[in-house]
Amino acid sequence: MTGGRWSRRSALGLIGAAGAVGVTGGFAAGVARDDDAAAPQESVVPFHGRHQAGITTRVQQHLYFASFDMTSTATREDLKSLLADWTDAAARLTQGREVSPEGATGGGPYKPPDDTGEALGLEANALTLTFGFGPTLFAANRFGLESKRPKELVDLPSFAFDLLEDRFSGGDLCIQACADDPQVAVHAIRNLSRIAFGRAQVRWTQLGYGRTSTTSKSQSTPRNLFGFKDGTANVFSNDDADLGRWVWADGSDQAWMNGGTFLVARKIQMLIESWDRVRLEEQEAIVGRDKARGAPLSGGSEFTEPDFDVVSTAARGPAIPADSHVRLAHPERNGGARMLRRGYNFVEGNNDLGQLNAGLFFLAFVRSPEQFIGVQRSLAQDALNEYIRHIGSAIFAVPGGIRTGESVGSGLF
Ligand SMILES: C=CC1=C(C)c2cc3[nH]c(cc4nc(cc5[nH]c(cc1n2)c(C)c5CCC(=O)O)C(CCC(=O)O)=C4C)c(C)c3C=C
Ligand SMILES: [Fe+2]
Repeated sequence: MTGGRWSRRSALGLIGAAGAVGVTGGFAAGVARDDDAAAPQESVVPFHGRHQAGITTRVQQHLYFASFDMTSTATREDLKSLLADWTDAAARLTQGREVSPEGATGGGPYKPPDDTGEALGLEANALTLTFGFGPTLFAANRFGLESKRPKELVDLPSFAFDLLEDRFSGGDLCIQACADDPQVAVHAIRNLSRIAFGRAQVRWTQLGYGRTSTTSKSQSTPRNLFGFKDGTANVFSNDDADLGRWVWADGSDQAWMNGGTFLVARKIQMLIESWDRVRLEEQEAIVGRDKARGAPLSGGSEFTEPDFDVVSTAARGPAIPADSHVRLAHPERNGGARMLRRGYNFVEGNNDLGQLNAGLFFLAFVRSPEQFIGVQRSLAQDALNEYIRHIGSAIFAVPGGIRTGESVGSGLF
């Protein structure tokens, strides 16, 4: 079952065959034969390559993000074997295959199945799995990786308005699963967590629906929960110069980071009910763009560069206010710094007052964490701060792409 054409869909056909060679009834019965030899494969994103998938990849609709800690008894060998096992599993899952050759139903009735089964019959749905390493993985007296820590991989500093909670922050390792079907992303993290059993455990997870960014102008710009187009001025996948300047590390600090990047994750609560009571004109002044088209308040259309010198007689000041989000986050204000944003909306029920627990799970890929730190410091003056709270924070070093036959992070050992 190692041939490239086997997928979860063709595995359903195999279940029927297994029944025919004497595997006992119940677990094989009633599953329709469904051969996917001719199924469209454009939903498969290659797992191997110069960079990890899930960064410049077209942004999928759903996210399941998991942060892990190594268990207190885990050894360097445990870490190495975990990364090797995760790599094998991820290479299969991203092709729409089950987590192992035996999968959900091929291992016989007398042991728990390798694969949890909830993605049987589903295509790959553009699943990408992106791995990262947190600062704590490189701490002294843990896995002998002190000398392998990228010097910029340290906890982010505190920022004005931070209300961070440990339960949404930090982690030794992370996996970002993105897919066009939430079940596929959840299945991947669930099965990778099972593989980690005894070596690493989940510290926190984040489910995200509805991308809030785009990595290509051929994708429409989505909207965040404040109703504004988000991701207009992103670093795009077709701009190699910008990617080289602002996203990809060159390995000059740590060779294993060549082709890698840093991932900043921030869980940002959005005070939806307060925002919804703000006049449209003021909402637009806070963001610095118009709500309908996403055009800068200085004029033009969505992709027109903002002109911060334009004066508005109605506003009796700059058309794009001094404390607007776009003005403060713009490269002009931040030594040219840019970042590849890849965040998702989240909604997690309501609090005791009936208000939405909702917000933006902000994800940015940067060549240097300083790019994020500089912009976030500028945002101390942001008018948006009245309506948002940063409640979670993490940073991870994302190694370069994985070559066939290698494991993620093999350069660490
Ligand atoms: C430190 C980085 C950033 C955080 C945190 C952040 C939070 C945040 N942003 C929005 C909504 C929008 N952001 C927009 C643009 C934008 N935001 C950042 C950075 C952070 N945002 C940058 C670098 C930019 C691009 C600036 C530019 O080059 O013009 C926009 C406008 C549309 C767009 O370009 O994407 C919106 C809308 C929210 C709601 C939020 C926290 C919840
Ligand atoms: Fe923003």
